Amino acid sequence: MLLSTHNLTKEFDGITAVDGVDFTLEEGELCSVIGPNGAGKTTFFNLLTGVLEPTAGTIEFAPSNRDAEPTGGDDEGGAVDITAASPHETALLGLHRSYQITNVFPTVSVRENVRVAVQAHCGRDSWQFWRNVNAFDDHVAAADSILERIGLEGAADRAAENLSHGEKRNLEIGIALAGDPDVLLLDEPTAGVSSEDVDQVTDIIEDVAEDHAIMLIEHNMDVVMGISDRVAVLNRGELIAQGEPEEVRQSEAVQRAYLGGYEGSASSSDTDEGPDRGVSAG
Ligand SMILES: Nc1ncnc2c1ncn2[C@@H]1O[C@H](COP(=O)(O)OP(=O)(O)OP(=O)(O)O)[C@@H](O)[C@H]1O
Repeated sequence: MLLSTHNLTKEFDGITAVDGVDFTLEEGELCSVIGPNGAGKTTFFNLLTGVLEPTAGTIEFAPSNRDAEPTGGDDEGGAVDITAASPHETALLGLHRSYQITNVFPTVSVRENVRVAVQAHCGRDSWQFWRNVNAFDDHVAAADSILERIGLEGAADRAAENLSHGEKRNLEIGIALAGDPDVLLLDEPTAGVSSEDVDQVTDIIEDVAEDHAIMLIEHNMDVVMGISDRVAVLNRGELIAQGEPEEVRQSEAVQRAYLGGYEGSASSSDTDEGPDRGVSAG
């Protein structure tokens, strides 16, 4: 177990946005969270990353990076209770969320955007970077290797505002990678991206998924069905089903609540691999 929630619940003035969710993310897993508008997906991410505090329930995380002070007790498996952790604390522990565009400095170069994120992650040693030329060079080298990974090495010196939508989404993923996360939470990474750039964004997500666990909120069902190991379905705050993409697609409860007539494109119909988890009621 890398990340898990027990009875996670968030109420806003009479609305239960997240309702008693028991969820577990395993190491190396790419899990998409889908559901109709208002199902509670963003609220779920906000709870996991400490942006919101739950009304009830708990969240545990078993990070590999233990620099940060845990906010709750360690259990025997090395998991930390992050139920009341702030976004800063969850990020330090290794739970990173890519925010649409808000993390990008538009007039600053692509390389500098990533370098600043690398430097910020280096935390305690950043105060001495004015004196330490090597640290600066290390941060530039780390930024360049991230840019290569997200396919933006050729755009390193361009101002971020001059990137295409798809490239900006990739830069956001790069900035999140600079924090050396164990879990990356991506909120609609293909939103606003042209259809020809969607493949490029999904290729990068799949590459990053090789050595990170990923949680993905995504409305593009071809993307969801094509790249997810597992799909979790929220409806009115409840986790109504989870399983491999094909199983979720065929779930009657999911069809009723959400997918409607989705039958998939030719490219996303034969991608199911991995252990049989089955579709289970949440
Ligand atoms: N800060 C808030 N105050 C009051 N109600 C809220 C707040 N945030 C979310 N909600 C409500 O909680 C419910 C879940 O919203 P949420 O944004 O999590 O859904 P979502 O699945 O992300 O939707 P979408 O796909 O449209 O982004 C909705 O009814 C929403 O109106």
